Amino acid sequence: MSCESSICQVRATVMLYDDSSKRWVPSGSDSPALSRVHIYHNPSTHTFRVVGRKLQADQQVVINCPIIKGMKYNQATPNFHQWRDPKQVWGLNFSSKEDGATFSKAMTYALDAL
Ligand SMILES: CC(=O)N[C@@H](Cc1ccccc1Cl)C(=O)N1CCC[C@]12C=C[C@@H]1CC[C@@H](C(=O)N3CC[C@@H]4C=C[C@H]5[C@H](C)C[C@@H](C(=O)O)N5C(=O)[C@H]43)N1C2=O
Repeated sequence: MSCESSICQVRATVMLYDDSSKRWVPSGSDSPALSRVHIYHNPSTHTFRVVGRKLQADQQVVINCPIIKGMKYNQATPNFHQWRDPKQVWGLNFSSKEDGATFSKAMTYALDAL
């Protein structure tokens, strides 16, 4: 993580949409646990990515997703935002509406800066 800086950190359960079962499943090991989710900015490569780690002891990385120029960020509800990457659909179930607002402000900033 050379010279990357965090432009926001929120708490959310990171979800992935399972097309076959048509259900949202928590990313990482099965228990849908809260994670600390950051948006990191790398000024040298002028890139941004979403990185999330479980709050519990193992700090498992549950999302490490580049923010792609032109990506559509959908605020389905105040607490549940989502976006597509080439392979899958990510969903963040925020622990509060405020965290959702914080994250969407930083995501919008990143998308505007790309
Ligand atoms: C064109 C396009 O890609 N469109 C995407 C959305 C999008 C638009 C534009 C840019 C990018 C993206 Cl990604 C889309 O529509 N997609 C992406 C895959 C799934 C879905 C398709 C259909 C269903 C229908 C309903 C909704 C859904 O899933 N919603 C609604 C809120 C609600 C909130 C929380 C979660 C909760 C964690 C568990 C569960 C629960 O509440 O039990 N749940 C939900 O049910 C959650 N869908 C979708 O989001």
